Amino acid sequence: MSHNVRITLHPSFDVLAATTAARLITRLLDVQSERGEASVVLTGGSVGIATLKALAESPARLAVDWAKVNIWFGDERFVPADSADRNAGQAAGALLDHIDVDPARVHFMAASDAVEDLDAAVADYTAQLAAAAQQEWENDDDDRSESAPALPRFDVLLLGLGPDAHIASLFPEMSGIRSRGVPVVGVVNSPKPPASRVSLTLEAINTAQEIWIVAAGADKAAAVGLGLAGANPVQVPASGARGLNKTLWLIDQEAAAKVPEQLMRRDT
Ligand SMILES: O=C1O[C@H](COP(=O)(O)O)[C@@H](O)[C@H](O)[C@H]1O
Repeated sequence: MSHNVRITLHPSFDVLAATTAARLITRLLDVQSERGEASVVLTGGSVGIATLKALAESPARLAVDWAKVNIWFGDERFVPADSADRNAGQAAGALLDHIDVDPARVHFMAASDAVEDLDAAVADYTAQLAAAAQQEWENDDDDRSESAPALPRFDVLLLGLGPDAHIASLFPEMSGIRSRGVPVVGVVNSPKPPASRVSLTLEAINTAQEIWIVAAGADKAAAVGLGLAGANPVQVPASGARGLNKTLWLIDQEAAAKVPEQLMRRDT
């Protein structure tokens, strides 16, 4: 296991969600004190949305200047805007509707009734990312590179984990996990419904400063074990997630059941 990969064990789903929320508040505060603004990439899924709910319920949330937090999504289900399946709607209900975000800094992936087709949703998010990257590059006096990167800075990128080890909407053996040279892909025939989705690619995910993989429950144990053991990312997408500075696996006891003993290290 690489030196910047850490596993942190939690006794239960609820404790995992609460401590991940607290950890996120602290990280956003630290980044804001260094740079003025911070950015986070949200995930859907069970722990991801429970974490946002815990964050909304924490009094400490008020310490963050939410108007200066850039919010992105790692993936989205390509369904109508009012569908309960949308990660965006779930994130709004859990957190975004309860904090003072700047709407211009909240970057949703397009709903299926807002664009012509899946390709248009991919193009739209690619353009949103590029525009933010261009803006950051223009504002950064230290960056002397000749052209802006395709992606803005991601300070923390949250990833849920499927029982099949999928992250975002990158599923084992499908074209999305093999994509190279693009930041966003469309997914059709997703093995987990809904079938059509939009996702950041592994290359885009791995530009994040810190990646936090959150997983709870016995049904995630095999995926966690294989992901940490360094399996091929095409078969085990979670295995390929690596933050530039840090990769945290934030898991509960049940999800940790198949992690080899020598990889465990409690550092909460
Ligand atoms: O469909 C998705 O699933 C994963 C994991 O969800 P979980 O409910 O099994 O925790 C999630 O990370 C992803 O964002 C979502 O679109």
